[in-house]
Amino acid sequence: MTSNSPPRPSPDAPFDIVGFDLDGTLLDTSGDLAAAVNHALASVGRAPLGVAQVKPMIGGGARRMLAQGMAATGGCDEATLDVLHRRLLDHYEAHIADLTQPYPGVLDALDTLAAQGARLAVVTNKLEGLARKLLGALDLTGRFACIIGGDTMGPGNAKPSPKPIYEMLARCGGGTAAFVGDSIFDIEAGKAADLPTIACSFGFLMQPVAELGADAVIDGYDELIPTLERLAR
Ligand SMILES: O=C(O)COP(=O)(O)O
Ligand SMILES: [Mg+2]
Repeated sequence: MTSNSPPRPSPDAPFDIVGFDLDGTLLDTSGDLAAAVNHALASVGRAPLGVAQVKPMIGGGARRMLAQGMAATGGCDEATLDVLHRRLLDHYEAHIADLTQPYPGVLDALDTLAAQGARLAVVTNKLEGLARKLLGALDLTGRFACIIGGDTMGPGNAKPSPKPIYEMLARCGGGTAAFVGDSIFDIEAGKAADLPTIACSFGFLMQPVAELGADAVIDGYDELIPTLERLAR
């Protein structure tokens, strides 16, 4: 091993690399994302959506979320969607961590995995710049060996493509890995990259968690490490 090789895990780490989705998995971003959707909707005279209505629209990027919000309130053409998407992103960037918090137990679980020697990564469908800004605002950036966004691998290469997952494995220096997420895109991307997958029942869930096809489901972060240990056996 050369002096600039990545740190090797201690024998305690269930996987060398643990990858996480961001929205609905590490962070409850639903309040700030719903506010950004509603800002865009209000600008064209649409009624606001409740946070519970917006949650299942999250996970495939902001444009898809907004398209669903517009569809739910009367429809939208592509040119209007382009304008409103920019408006949504500007509002979101200005209010990126007003309401957003890590889910209970996230920090303890990340601390434990890091102390065991695992390398931690974020693979989100958020634009990479916004993911970095949000993680920075919450003082979480330093916990992750890499942060990969929906635009990092270029157009058409966001989750459910396995490409951002392969990129995570490469940037983390390779090794055994598992992926944790809350949407079908996370589970499909993880499976396509041949990783064990864990679904978060507390996430934004586009469909019932049991239908995601994950290898395991956690109901809270106290279950993460025992679940990783079970999957690693
Ligand atoms: O849809 C988004 O903008 C991001 O969602 P993700 O972090 O759950 O991939
Ligand atoms: Mg998500």
